[in-house]
Amino acid sequence: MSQPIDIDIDVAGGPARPPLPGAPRPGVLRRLLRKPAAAVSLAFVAVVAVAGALAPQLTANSPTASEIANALAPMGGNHPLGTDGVGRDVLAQLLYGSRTSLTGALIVVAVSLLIGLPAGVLAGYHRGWFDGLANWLGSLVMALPAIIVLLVVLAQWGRSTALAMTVFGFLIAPGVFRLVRSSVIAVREELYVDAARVSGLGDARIMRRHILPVVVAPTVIQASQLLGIAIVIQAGLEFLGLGSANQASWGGMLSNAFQNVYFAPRLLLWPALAIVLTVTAFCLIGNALRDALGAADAGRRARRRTDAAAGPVVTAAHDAAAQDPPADALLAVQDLHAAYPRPDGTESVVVQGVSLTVRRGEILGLVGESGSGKSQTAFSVLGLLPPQARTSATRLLFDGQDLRGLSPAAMNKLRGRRIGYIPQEPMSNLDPSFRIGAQLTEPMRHHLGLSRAQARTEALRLLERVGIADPARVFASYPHQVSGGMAQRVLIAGAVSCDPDLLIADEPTTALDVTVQAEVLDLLRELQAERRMGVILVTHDFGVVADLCDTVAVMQSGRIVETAPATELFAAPRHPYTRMLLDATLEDSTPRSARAVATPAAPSRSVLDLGGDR
Ligand SMILES: Nc1ncnc2c1ncn2[C@@H]1O[C@H](COP(=O)(O)OP(=O)(O)OP(=O)(O)O)[C@@H](O)[C@H]1O
Repeated sequence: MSQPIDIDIDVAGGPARPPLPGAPRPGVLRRLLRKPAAAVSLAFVAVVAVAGALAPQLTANSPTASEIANALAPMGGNHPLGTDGVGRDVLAQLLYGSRTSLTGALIVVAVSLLIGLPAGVLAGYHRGWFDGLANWLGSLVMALPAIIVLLVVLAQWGRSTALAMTVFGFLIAPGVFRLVRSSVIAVREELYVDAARVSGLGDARIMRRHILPVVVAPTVIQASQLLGIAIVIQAGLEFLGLGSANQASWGGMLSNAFQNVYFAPRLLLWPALAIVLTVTAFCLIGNALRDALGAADAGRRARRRTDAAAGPVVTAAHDAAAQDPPADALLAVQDLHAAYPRPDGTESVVVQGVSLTVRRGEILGLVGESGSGKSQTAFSVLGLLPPQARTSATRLLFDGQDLRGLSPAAMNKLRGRRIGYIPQEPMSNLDPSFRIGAQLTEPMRHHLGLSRAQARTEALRLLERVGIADPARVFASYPHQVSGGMAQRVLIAGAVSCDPDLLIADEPTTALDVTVQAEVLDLLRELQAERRMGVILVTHDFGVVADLCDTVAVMQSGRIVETAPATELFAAPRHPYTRMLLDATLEDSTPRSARAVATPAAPSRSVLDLGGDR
């Protein structure tokens, strides 16, 4: 067994660690306030909002009452900023106008978010017909001439700032929709979202926990910029006389000022200043938010690139056959096919007639060159191929249950609970926005119905079991605060947390350095023996196969070319391509012929006849 190892924790935030991406946390506001431009802008907007809210207390004058006899009065006395062309108090109009402007801007943002946010999340996450329809409707709305629509609506239902802003919010919603949709599409491709699906979490929970937090940042940034745009549009409408007649507004003040521009040009100053400063403040806040939240995202992308660079090596390859599943099979797959449609109408077949069997307590190694279809086979069993994939099988039985006709909800119940999955890239499969403890306990609470406290106790026990020396500390850490080997241990703990019968491990050690690889393989072997799980171990590494597997299936170009007990395959590989693979990759690896685990009856071997020499 591997020794407990030290944790690579950098709680204080070491130099190499990127900041956390995702939703704004308390730190974001603090980071925002550290930027002078953002701090001043926030303060200015706060002053405008307070001035609008306290307008009745700040001035005794009415913004709409006109004293014709006192028109264009200079600044001073009862009218600190003077009066306009019809004798209305300028200060009162400015104060009450800020109410109108801010309320109108909030209406625009609220309406556009109410429509664009849920539609973008659903379309980006589910794609399919809803995505097509929502995109089509969005394009249609964007093609409408906004000013004509506004004129028609206001002509029909009367002049109203609130109505105009509601309609404008609707017209601008496709912009929000597109932003949210593209953010969701980007994040749904993240491996940690696949990992959440694999652990059996439902769509609603995945959206709430993993998708929405990532969408919040760009949406908040866009909302702050929309506030500025809405103030300009609203002022424009008021200027044209399309706002409410008996309501003070900055646009209305501008309109009156233009009519008297030769007699009292100073009247232009106040509404122009109010509009320009407020819009600038919202823009600066938006920019500062982008910097505060966007830097984190860049950090995550950099990490993903680093992880991707640690991909598998390509080896040699080959061909062969299937066999009827035995009666005691835990998993029986027969004649599995998977294909993707190409734009020219043809299909790219990635899995071709794969048949394999895994018994309880057996480790099946699925080996082959990169791109040979190992992961696609594993994902077919997990029911996690992308929606456009076309799959078929004459048999897909898990513990006697036919997986082929299972609903997504029924498959969700199996995944994570009875079928565990260990992914290839540990860091990418943990959501950087959540602490490790939360990610470990969630599937246990969901599948096993454990309380928060029970799940925590169990998670700590599991972390200890997978060789983590300080479980409490790792439990409270974010993924970026632990090393790759530690993250892989966490994922292994998560995969076995609900005591699955079948474990699918997709290149579980590829992204790790050699010493950590050995420890993780030891751990996998121990856990498999303890729990008598059936395991499919996807790997390109015959050394790993020799170390762990009872049976080996060699894949090439989507087909299994040879299946045999590991000892036999290493002693006498029959397929020429298997021999080539072994020659190319095996160096002094000894099959674990004397494994402590009770090995089930060895399967008969099969070789796909490609006419190669035997
Ligand atoms: N969404 C997809 N659309 C079309 N082809 C795909 C898609 N996903 C995977 N493929 C193709 O399926 C083939 C098999 O891929 P798969 O990931 O199963 O290979 P693999 O043997 O697991 O390789 P690796 O060891 O590199 O992970 C590859 O040629 C790949 O390009």
